[in-house]
Amino acid sequence: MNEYQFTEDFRVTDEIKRKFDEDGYIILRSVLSEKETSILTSAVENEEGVIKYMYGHDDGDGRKIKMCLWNHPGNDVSGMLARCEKIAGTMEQLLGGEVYHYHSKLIMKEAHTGGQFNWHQDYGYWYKNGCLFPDMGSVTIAIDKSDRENGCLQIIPGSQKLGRIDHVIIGGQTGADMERVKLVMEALPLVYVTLNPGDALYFHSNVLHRSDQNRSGRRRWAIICTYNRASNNPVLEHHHPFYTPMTKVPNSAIGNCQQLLNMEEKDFMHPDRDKTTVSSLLA
Ligand SMILES: O=C(O)CCC(=O)C(=O)O
Ligand SMILES: [Fe+2]
Repeated sequence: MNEYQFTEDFRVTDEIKRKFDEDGYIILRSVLSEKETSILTSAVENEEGVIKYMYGHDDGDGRKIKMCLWNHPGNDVSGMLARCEKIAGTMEQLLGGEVYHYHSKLIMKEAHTGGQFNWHQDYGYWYKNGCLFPDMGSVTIAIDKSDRENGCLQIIPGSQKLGRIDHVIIGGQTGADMERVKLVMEALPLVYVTLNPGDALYFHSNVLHRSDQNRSGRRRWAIICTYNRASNNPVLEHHHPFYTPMTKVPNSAIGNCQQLLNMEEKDFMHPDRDKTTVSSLLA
């Protein structure tokens, strides 16, 4: 299993790095304490916070994908989360060098109505953004319990080794070429990533993943913090940042942060204003 219990002296050992390189992911249980999870939850639920910038679209199958996305971490609680050692520093060790914040988002899969994500690799999109190398990765931090009933993430361990698969438009979303994915699924296993609030999944940008609609009565919200290696500065201008040095903060900064919310520095995505296609905004 690629699962570890977070403790304050956690570090990425050679064995953990080997697991990440082999399978493309690790899970860190309770990376946030109960107190940190509850501060973060009140920050993202606050009506003056990130949800002011929520946008959504149909998932191609009758339900809605809702999210908010911001390019810069900022100095409030969600900024401390994205810049702290246990999230950003751990990703740095897993990716093997300095990283910067590429964006963060809140995925809001509401009870009964939350939409599905088709099979994709995040690098399927980021390639088109001018990131030449797939030296990129994301950390999904569960706000709510996430399981098969409420549409948890599904991943194909080891699929990062396939390289980038062709991505095509399927039902309004850009997704991986399903003929290829079907062949991949005959060869590789499928893992349902079940998370409790405060658990985190660290995954490589070429790991194939998807998630089902939320047919349950329980909401499934999660924050996804995404990083790019400093050495992989995009060669095209697009809707996410070029290399921007990121000041990391100690883990205690989440609990000690004096600003629950500060939306000034985050640079939110506005699909109407930005005129980028919705499918490219998914990542
Ligand atoms: O959290 C999910 O269900 C999937 C989100 C995702 O893969 C993405 O936003 O790229
Ligand atoms: Fe994704």
